[in-house]
Amino acid sequence: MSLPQYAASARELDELDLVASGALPGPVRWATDDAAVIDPEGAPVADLVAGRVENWTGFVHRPFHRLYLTPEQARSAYAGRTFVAVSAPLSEAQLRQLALTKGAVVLALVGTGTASVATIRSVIPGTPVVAVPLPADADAADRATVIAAYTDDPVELDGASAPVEGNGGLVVFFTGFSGSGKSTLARALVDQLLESGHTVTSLDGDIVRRNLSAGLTFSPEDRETNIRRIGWVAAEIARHGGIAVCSPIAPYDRTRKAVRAMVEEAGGRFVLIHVATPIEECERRDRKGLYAKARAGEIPDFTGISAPYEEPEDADVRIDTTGLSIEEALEPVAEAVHAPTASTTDPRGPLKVLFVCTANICRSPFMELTARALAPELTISSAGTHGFTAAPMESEMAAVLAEGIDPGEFRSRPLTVDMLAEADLVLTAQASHRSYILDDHPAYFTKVLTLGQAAEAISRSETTGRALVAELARTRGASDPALDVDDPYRKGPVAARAAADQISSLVAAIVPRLRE
Ligand SMILES: Nc1ncnc2c1ncn2[C@@H]1O[C@H](COP(=O)(O)OS(=O)(=O)O)[C@@H](OP(=O)(O)O)[C@H]1O
Ligand SMILES: Nc1ncnc2c1ncn2[C@@H]1O[C@H](COP(=O)(O)OP(=O)(O)O)[C@@H](O)[C@H]1O
Repeated sequence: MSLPQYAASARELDELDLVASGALPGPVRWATDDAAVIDPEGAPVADLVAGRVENWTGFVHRPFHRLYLTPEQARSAYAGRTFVAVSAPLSEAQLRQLALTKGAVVLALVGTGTASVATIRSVIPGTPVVAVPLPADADAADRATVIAAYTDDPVELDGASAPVEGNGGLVVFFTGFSGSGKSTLARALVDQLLESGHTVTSLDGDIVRRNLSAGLTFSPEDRETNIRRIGWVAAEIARHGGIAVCSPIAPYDRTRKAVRAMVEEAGGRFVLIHVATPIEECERRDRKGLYAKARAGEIPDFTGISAPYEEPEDADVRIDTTGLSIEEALEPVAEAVHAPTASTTDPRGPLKVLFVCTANICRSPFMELTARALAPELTISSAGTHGFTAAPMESEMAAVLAEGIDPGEFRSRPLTVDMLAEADLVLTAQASHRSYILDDHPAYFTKVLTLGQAAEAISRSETTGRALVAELARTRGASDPALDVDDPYRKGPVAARAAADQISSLVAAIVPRLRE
């Protein structure tokens, strides 16, 4: 007899995986009846019989899949090593503790509800990671049981973990009555964003209903479906660092909150704009003649007349457009939207160049200081993908530098999304640093190049200054790891000298050309 199908949630699948791997003893607690469990795509993953997992297929797709080991596999692969349990991205202080832990293997507890990818990526390159799908809301007893399955002698790091950064994605969501001004303001905002160099997807209420939601009615259920579809698309756009501007009526608080949750879960920023033009003014405008029809009973369930609108209490901006020009109404909206993630690059100010390596103590400070000596009028800075805060320059690189330039008060810093947003040009030591940045912030792909890639492209160009930066954005070739500046950290004075010479000649080929 075939078992009834059960579509498990992500959290339930995590528990199934933990029980199947032997990390938790079982039985599977959420299994009340025997079932054939399917994943969100509808593929069978296991049979549950009396809470026991049978015919477990295992996961095939997930980021860092190769790092997910059973306790038995991990114990045999890393016998005698020290397992350090972590469940959130590591702060710098924690990275330093990790660096001092001999033979460390990171046991990353990264199930549903955790910043799983960010956590694994935060680990110092070169340190092995074993990933375990323990959900964020697992209780302390389960956490202890899972860790004990992997190691008899776990180590935990002190201090708070690093804050989880957004990914540059943005969803601006206008809500309000028909005729309140949502589409008008959304269109004006989209134009403004396009003019400042962004790409934008517009999800206007009427347009969505003609395409994505064709055939849906204005019943509460269909409105909910409509808004969830918009939210799903917007969240996917945000997940990839893009911008979506949505302008449906979205009358229900619960559905708007669900959209916010989807967007934020995808790492995007959600800005809610309540276009709070009163119904009397909307009806007076009656741009499409719909209010007259609704009053005449020709359109049933019309929002504000015969269907409800729940006012948001969580709006970032509330704007009544009555008596305002479009420009005036747009002002507070633009202010909220252009807050931290939008590019703040000022085309009139000095060109801003950011150099990036791993810890910001060897290569990128050397780039920063040699570049500044060549072009003091540019705004030049540096940071590390895993940069320490306020560490001095590494002594061997500093010694080579000191032959010509004083490393002086240089102090390291970790790379942030604001630094990326502000820079006109980001030059990395290695192709891997470039990928690291672009995996999280793909929208910046035109301005992030490796030093070697930039030098190559510049050698083929004739322009200078901002025109050159614009040309690099259009014509840069692929980043070739063969052009990387390798890490000289702890490799002795010969490696430091080689890295310094390579950087000096690349910087000399690039930086004078960035001057106007
Ligand atoms: N019954 C009823 N109630 C409200 N609105 C109605 C209705 N019937 C048609 N229209 C037209 O549809 C537009 C609203 O669609 P939305 O997708 O934004 O609505 S919802 O968010 O799903 O509630 C809305 O467009 P906007 O004026 O741009 O808001 C109306 O033109
Ligand atoms: N300050 C303002 N902001 C937005 N729209 C305004 C403003 N003042 C007047 N209007 C007018 O109000 C109407 C709003 O219609 P629309 O943008 O389609 O609303 P919605 O998308 O909310 O249905 C338009 O005719 C627009 O020109």
